[in-house]
Amino acid sequence: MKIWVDENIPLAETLFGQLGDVVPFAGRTLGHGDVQEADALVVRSVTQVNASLLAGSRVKFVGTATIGVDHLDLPWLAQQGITVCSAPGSNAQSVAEYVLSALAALGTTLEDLLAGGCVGIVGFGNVGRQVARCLAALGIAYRAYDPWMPDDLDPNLTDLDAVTASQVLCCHAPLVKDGAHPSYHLLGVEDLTRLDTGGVLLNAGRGGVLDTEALLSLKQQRPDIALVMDVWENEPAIDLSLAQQCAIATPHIAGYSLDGKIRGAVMIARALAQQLGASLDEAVFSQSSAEVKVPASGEGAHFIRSLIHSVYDVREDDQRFRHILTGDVAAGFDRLRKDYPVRRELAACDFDFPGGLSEQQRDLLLALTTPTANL
Ligand SMILES: NC(=O)C1=CN([C@@H]2O[C@H](COP(=O)(O)OP(=O)(O)OC[C@H]3O[C@@H](n4cnc5c(N)ncnc54)[C@H](O)[C@@H]3O)[C@@H](O)[C@H]2O)C=CC1
Ligand SMILES: O=C(O)C(=O)[C@H](O)COP(=O)(O)O
Repeated sequence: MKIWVDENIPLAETLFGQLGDVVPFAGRTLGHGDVQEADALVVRSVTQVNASLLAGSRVKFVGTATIGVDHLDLPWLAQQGITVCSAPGSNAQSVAEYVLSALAALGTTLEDLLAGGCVGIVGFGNVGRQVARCLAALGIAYRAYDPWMPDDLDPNLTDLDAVTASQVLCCHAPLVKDGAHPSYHLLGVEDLTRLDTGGVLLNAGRGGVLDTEALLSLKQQRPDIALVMDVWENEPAIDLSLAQQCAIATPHIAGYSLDGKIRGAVMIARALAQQLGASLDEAVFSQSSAEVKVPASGEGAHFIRSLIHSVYDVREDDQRFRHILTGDVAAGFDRLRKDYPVRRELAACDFDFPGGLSEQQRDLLLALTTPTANL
């Protein structure tokens, strides 16, 4: 059994090595000729899996250790009888922590939200709902748009116009190009100018959900709006002028916590084991928790900011990203993703509060760290 596994998937040998011979590959450049010996293929979002890649091959299983599936030609794979599985929810908490980190990094955004501002969420799946849970834990209001979700799922579900008229707009929709509710270029300038004065537009879904030209026009018409972009059209050859106009710009790493990546890999290894009728030693992938010291910093927004940025500070990713904008951007984009530092999720941390914790701070910590994405 030969299992081709993207080189950016952690614990590949430990997990998939239990099921067969692991062959690592570079996801962006994998071609038809490379996979002829493969029985199973385990990819990330950078590999387009379709007839051009797999026609005539003996691959019978395709797993993507990601939430998004827009890089897979699902109808063609189904037609070929190839088993497909993905990793729903695996890195949703990581994306939610990216959102919190960005909101805490932008001027007085966090204070304004705590004082009664509202976050609009587009796409209310695992990520959108996890963002909402985190906001609710902080006492921040949200409203959400998702055309496929039943209205009675959450009283905060509403229409797109109401959601875009928020202080912060977070986009967590998948890239869908057909069907009743396509998301490609979903939000135009007219929608986005509904954002409150001094508002924030954050995209951590897929680049194609927002139109680059519309974003550039928006910045001309509404320079007060801060852009936070993790995903881009035409990755890794992204639009430089858009990147330069962002308050926070990152190379598609919102979901890159180690915990989220491992969860994704484990989900695929389990699915492959099931297909093969094999068993998987699950003891091998547990990670020890990270020690995190949180400097004493008062109540409310000060405490939240200090807590969140002690675990993950998105400004460090933004700084690294700025450095690659002056060189070969596409190569730099992928290099930053390949060499991404270890980042842990809140729930994977053992905290040390040298200044102690008030009851209110303890409750908040508990609400934010209660794990919701179980393996
Ligand atoms: N930046 C990053 O690192 C990451 C990005 N993602 C992206 O985020 C997307 C969402 O992730 P999950 O919430 O876990 O997926 P999910 O599949 O759980 O939920 C997606 C939700 O979007 C909704 N949706 C579909 N079409 C829509 C439209 N036209 N307008 C608004 N909502 C629409 C669906 O009904 C569904 O509820 C993924 O598909 C992926 O593209 C996911 C993980 C990491
Ligand atoms: O899970 C998803 O969906 C994502 O967007 C991934 O976190 C992105 O990572 P790569 O698959 O591109 O490494």
